[in-house]
Amino acid sequence: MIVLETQNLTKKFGGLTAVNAVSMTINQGDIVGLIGPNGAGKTTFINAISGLNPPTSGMVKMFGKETTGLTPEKMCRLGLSRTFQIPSPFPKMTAIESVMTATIFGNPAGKITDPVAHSREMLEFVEFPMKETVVAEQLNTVQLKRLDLARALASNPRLLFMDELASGLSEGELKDIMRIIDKISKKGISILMIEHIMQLIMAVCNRLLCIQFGTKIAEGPTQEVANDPKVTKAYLGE
Ligand SMILES: Nc1ncnc2c1ncn2[C@@H]1O[C@H](COP(=O)(O)OP(=O)(O)OP(=O)(O)O)[C@@H](O)[C@H]1O
Repeated sequence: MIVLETQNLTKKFGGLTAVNAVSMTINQGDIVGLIGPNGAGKTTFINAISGLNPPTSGMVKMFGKETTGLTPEKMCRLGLSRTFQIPSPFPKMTAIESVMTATIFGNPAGKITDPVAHSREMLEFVEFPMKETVVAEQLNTVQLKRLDLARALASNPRLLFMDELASGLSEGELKDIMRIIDKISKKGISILMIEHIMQLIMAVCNRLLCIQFGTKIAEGPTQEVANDPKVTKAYLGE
């Protein structure tokens, strides 16, 4: 089953075409790595899908329904969550309060009867390394990314975008993230992850999408895309 499809998705900032007619699909159960050199348009692409910065043209279809240009709130209610390259939680809120905002927002039908327990479960699921009462502004970047992930999962998404979740992690922390990504996938959540760390991409992704200068240059099984001379050239030059 196709969970997400873009057709000719384009985003322009004035004269700059940051994303240029990108068409792609994500199937149920996929862990797709979105790769490409710095400034290739990866974050702009997921912003255009998730509603943060709507596309200039093109089409987005999620779970079989056209969602082009819908706001992030609507996309969230339809089952899309995301994390951010630079997480920006409410600085004065505790970790559990922060996750509770997403638990409550993402479950409007009242299916979750105990938001505190659900939010605690999310923190445990992502192996949040601090007490739930820690205030967000006291967290370092790695801890903030874990909190951001718990927040993203709290609304029970069916599709998750992750933007450079692993940047700045040590070798041991990378192993932890691999395990957590595997757990997320086993929950039935399809994943699109922007990542630069090839070790992680090769270990967890079943498919890759590579963009350069806003344009798709490769899409397919991980090993095939990683071996594609166009992809190597985009990263390493001639
Ligand atoms: N809000 C904006 N206004 C103008 N230009 C922007 C805006 N956001 C991104 N850009 C430009 O669009 C291009 C793509 O940027 P984007 O952040 O999407 O790349 P990226 O592939 O995610 O890069 P990185 O791997 O370094 O995070 C860059 O040239 C960037 O300067």
